[in-house]
Amino acid sequence: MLAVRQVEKSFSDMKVLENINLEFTNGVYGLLAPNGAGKTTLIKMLVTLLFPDRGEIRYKGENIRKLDEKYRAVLGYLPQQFGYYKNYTPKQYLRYLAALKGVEARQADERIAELLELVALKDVANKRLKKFSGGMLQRVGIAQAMLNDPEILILDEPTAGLDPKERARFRNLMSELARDRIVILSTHIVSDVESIANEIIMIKDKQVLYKAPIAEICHVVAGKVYETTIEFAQAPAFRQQYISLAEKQEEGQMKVRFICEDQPRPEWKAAAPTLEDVFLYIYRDEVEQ
Ligand SMILES: Nc1ncnc2c1ncn2[C@@H]1O[C@H](COP(=O)(O)OP(=O)(O)OP(=O)(O)O)[C@@H](O)[C@H]1O
Repeated sequence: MLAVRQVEKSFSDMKVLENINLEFTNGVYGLLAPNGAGKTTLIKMLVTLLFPDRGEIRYKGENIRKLDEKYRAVLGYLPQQFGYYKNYTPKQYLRYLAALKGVEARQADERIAELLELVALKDVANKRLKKFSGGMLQRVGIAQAMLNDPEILILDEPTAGLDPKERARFRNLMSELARDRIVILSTHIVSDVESIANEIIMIKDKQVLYKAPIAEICHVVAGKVYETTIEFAQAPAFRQQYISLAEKQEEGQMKVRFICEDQPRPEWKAAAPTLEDVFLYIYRDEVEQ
């Protein structure tokens, strides 16, 4: 188990995270919050690129700072931007990284073949990276994070720049990898984690607001989400009175999905809450900004 205990982190005088307590076992965890909420800071602490000012992070009961190399040996990390040489092929790039990690050449080649198969890049193993699409590069990034068959895989905003098909492929891959390891991925895109995360972690005002399965998080707005159709002219007043979640033009009128915290009108249709509804509700001030 990976455990974050009362962690606090500031940059100069600015506190970014405080009193963070989290526990991770095998499965996918979606770290979901708007930009600037502190996701990358938390991730950097989880991968020992930064250290908490207070509190500690423990893996199997030991402080990861003390475990040091032993911890990094079981860790796979894909940063927001990962460096690679454009003229390398995935095979050359992964061989190079394996050599840096001290993996013996023959053993490395076996592992690389396995990984290229896993991330569906076997057919382009000898093609130069400069010709790769965003989705293909990201799969190279996942392969490098998986080189040491990590017990903990951490990915920072891994779906940025991917098209819908690549996102779907990515989600399937994550579910597969999480069967026997901890997978933590940060994102501000709800749909990236909605279908695969066993638990969602939401950070707000420097603290963990929720860490729970999606169904549980959706309870936050249960019985408050409605849909109705209004005239365009009514929209400004409507937005003032209720929390608008989605608006769509339909046959000259406006279909709205919104949150009403007091008495609903009989003509409104109650809607089942989604994670996106909760996200928009929780971060409504930030999202508006
Ligand atoms: N090295 C640093 N020095 C000073 N301030 C920093 C540093 N790193 C992050 N911050 C600040 O800490 C806050 C949290 O940043 P962080 O990158 O962790 O957020 P995030 O949720 O990952 O957002 P993003 O997705 O935009 O990276 C921001 O206000 C950011 O400007």
